[in-house]
Amino acid sequence: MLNLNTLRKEIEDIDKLIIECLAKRENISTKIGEIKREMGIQIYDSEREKNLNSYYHELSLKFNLDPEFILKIFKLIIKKSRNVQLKN
Ligand SMILES: C=C(O[C@@H]1C=C(C(=O)O)C=C[C@H]1O)C(=O)O
Repeated sequence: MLNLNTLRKEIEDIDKLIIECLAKRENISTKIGEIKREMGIQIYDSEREKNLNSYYHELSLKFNLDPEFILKIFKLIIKKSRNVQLKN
């Protein structure tokens, strides 16, 4: 029981880190959106997203995770990131 609680606390700490990182990513994306507005370039960058997907694929394999699962998560994260840039 002690071990179960300890492990669950570890999961909560990890989830907090994930959420903190998502907040950091979103703030950076907002800044990128502002720069794009100043430069007059479009929010969506297909080339950048293609490169990121390869990067996620490589990292998934390196950490023994299912690339399909990781790509699904990042698809949601990046969709939200584009929307945040559009709304700021
Ligand atoms: C953040 C950017 O804008 C968009 C969002 C991306 C992201 O969240 O990683 C990547 C490419 C763009 O479609 C960017 O151009 O870097």
